[in-house]
Amino acid sequence: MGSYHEPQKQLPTIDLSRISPAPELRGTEEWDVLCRKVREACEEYGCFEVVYEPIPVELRAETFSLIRRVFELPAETKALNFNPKPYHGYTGVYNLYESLGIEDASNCDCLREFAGLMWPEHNGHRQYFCKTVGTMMKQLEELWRMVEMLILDSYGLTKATDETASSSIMECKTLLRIMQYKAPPMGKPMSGLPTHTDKPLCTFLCDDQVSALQIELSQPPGAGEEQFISVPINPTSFLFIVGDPLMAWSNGRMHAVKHRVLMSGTKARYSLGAFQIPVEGTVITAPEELVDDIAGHPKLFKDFDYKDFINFSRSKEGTDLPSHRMIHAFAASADHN
Ligand SMILES: O=C(O)CCC(=O)C(=O)O
Ligand SMILES: [Fe+2]
Repeated sequence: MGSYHEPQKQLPTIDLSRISPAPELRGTEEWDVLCRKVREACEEYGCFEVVYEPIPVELRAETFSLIRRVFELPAETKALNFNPKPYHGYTGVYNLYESLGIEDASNCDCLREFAGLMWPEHNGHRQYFCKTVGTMMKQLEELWRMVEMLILDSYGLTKATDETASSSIMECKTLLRIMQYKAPPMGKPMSGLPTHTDKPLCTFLCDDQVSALQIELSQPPGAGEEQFISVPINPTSFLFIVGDPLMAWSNGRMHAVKHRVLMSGTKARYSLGAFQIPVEGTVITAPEELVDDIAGHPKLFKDFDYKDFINFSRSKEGTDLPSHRMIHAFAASADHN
């Protein structure tokens, strides 16, 4: 009491529970309000909390109990989750962090293959894993389609007559990553994941209620030290995060937010990320409607192949840079480097 605190800036929360499964709201005032909220959140914060009740808390709890079981397996078993694509397979243990990945995770065959490697002897576990995680992934893809449509409509990129709304920002597959962060020794705050911006198009994130995620609030240039805020994720919510390619697609309107995991306390943390990965051969290019030299929106990035960007982000030149600089070093237009 008696001391003044800056009011904590709150991340925007957007409830998308009502628009699932069919976007019958499209064209209504309510839809337009959601479009505006999503766009503002992506431009100002680079992320927002999505409330999404069609994924019940029970399904989330079951998914996290399965995730815990995966991490309890021996290291040799987890290492079978090999994928030559960057960020797609088992990472091993890095300090507090350990993670596994499942490519194309809404596809039952991919889930089955993963579960077969983890529990070759337990048909029951495998089936339960495919059913539970598969349901969650399908729902998250449904949610992504809604957010994608809201983004497209918010920039006026879909035609009012486009009843089927089949248009998309770009074709993607969902990469599921499951993550464990051990509690730090003596509970002293310690980095779980260093500050970065996401390299997938975008991410939906949730955790098992041990919160340790922090995001950087954007500040005007020259404002001094970066300021991070903690982001607890509610049990019926996901955090939507704009990645570097979505920022580039939007011609720099959206903000690829810097974030990190800072562990403290005595409990391990489990989190799950559903990352939208552009399919092989995708070239990231800003729609011409978002480029306008006269109105102050010159083209900020050259068109680039997503895979080349990922390879750059893993190269010596890329890894020598802070994560958020990589996309600028790789793809900035000559005038905007
Ligand atoms: O575990 C988390 O909460 C964050 C994970 C993350 O930022 C990432 O994998 O890109
Ligand atoms: Fe991230």
